[in-house]
Amino acid sequence: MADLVEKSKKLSAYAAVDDNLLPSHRVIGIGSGSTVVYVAERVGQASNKSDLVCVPTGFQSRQLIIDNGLRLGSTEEYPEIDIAFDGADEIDSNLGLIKGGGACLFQEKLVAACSKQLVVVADYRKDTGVLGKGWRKGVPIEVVPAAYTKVSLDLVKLGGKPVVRSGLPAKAGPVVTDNGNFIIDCDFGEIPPAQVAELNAKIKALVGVVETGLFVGLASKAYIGNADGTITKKTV
Ligand SMILES: O=C[C@H](O)[C@H](O)[C@H](O)COP(=O)(O)O
Repeated sequence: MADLVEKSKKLSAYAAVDDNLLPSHRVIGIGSGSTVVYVAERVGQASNKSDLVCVPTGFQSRQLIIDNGLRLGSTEEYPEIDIAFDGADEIDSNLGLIKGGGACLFQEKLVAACSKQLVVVADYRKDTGVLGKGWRKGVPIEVVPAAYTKVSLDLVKLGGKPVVRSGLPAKAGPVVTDNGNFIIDCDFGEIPPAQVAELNAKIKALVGVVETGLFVGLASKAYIGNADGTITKKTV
């Protein structure tokens, strides 16, 4: 099972890069997580890799870019990115996403918003069609530390069940993001695809919320690696 999942991740990542990285592309967004490891590997094999600048979505992603001999850039230098590749915790039928299982959602959304297109890479477990169906840990929400109790109360009023993400066993106390903030995981049950944008807007409007792990209207394609070695390609 673990081997099948790993193979599916690599399959989706390699196919996504092979199909979508064009010779004209110069600035590439490289996302976070275990699937994107294979994206960075494949981009690092490109014959024109010295012409590329890669913009990371966090500390892990930055290391992947360096480890694969690619040139690092930033959103400050490159606010217009040709294409970004990133993983997802869950994918719905509109290519709405839950992201942030690895606490990287803010910089991921920033890179996605800077990119002309976002291509999602994922194994077959993520493609459930409805957010909250397979990913039962809740929607990750990045909050300013001083606001976490206030935002938690607000999220209950929105119908959610918020839990501040713990750093245990590696760290006593909450997880601290690459931006120095906390993550609240908020369970809203299953979120119908047509209601994702509205829920995202309501959470985003709360004072203290930096960004949400609901990605709506950002992904243009998804490459799902299947257990049988095939790939499902989805577009909106
Ligand atoms: O914060 C983490 C990111 O949103 C990841 O892209 C997401 O958790 C998917 O990661 P993986 O490819 O390891 O399942």
